[in-house]
Amino acid sequence: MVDTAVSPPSAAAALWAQGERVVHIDKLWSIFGEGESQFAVHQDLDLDIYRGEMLSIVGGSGTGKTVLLRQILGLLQPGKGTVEVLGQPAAAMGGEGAASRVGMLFQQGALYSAFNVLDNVAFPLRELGTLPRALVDAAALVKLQMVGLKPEHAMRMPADLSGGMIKRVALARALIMDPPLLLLDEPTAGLDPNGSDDFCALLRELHAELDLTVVMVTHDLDTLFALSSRVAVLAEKKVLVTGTPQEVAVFPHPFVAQFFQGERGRRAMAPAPSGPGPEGGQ
Ligand SMILES: Nc1ncnc2c1ncn2[C@@H]1O[C@H](COP(=O)(O)OP(=O)(O)OP(=O)(O)O)[C@@H](O)[C@H]1O
Repeated sequence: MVDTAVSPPSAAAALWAQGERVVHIDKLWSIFGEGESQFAVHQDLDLDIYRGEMLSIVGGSGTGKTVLLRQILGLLQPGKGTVEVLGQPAAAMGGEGAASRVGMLFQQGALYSAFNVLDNVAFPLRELGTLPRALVDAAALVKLQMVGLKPEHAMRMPADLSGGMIKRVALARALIMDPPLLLLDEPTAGLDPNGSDDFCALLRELHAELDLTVVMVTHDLDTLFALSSRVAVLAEKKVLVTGTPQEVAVFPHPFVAQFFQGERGRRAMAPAPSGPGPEGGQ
């Protein structure tokens, strides 16, 4: 059974709920505009995220998925309600040290084009101004290795990187201060199927190795099924339903039907082919 405002929590949600709560969103309103033109993107939105989850946020265009990530990152102030990260209001995390609590991978990577790879990765740590340069550089090299890049990539400029490498550099930067929470906005957008599979494998590895809690926005069903332990559907200005991908996929709602039950959805949900061996029916 899925977790909605009117039904009891699903088995998956109940299991996660036994763990530490990393994000607590209570009756959130996200409001833009002034006076007559004021509008709410979220209204009384509730969502709890637990340690170790890989939670995907899905929803139609303009339903406020990126706004929700920005609320968790503390870049926006709730109009009403609260957003707490690790027990503190998200908006109070701003400035120095924020990157030690939440890492963010932006959709296009958002690298500084005038900095080389090493300086892009090192940037948040260097900004703190508390560590000697050699130590910061060493930390950045460790993170580059962690995301599958080589020391010789460190001096390259962003313009000389492939799309997959840009994502990896941006991921290394998001992880430079070892945050327990990682936010990903469309992590596999713009990658070809092989690049997308490789990046999902890397995210799965890092999630396990670094004991990360991961929250991602994705439109890509393959990525969603490859990574998510739980899915939250945004619709009607709130979280309409949460549950495992399989639970949410059968929830009766037009967006869910269109998203999960179209041709791509059926393909992503189909069991992996199990042939007799390498020759068997791929
Ligand atoms: N800074 C802002 N000022 C005014 N309106 C904003 C601002 N940021 C977001 N919005 C509005 O909030 C709504 C939700 O935007 P958001 O980018 O979160 O949608 P989304 O669900 O991520 O959409 P998509 O899937 O198309 O990327 C949109 O109507 C957008 O125009």
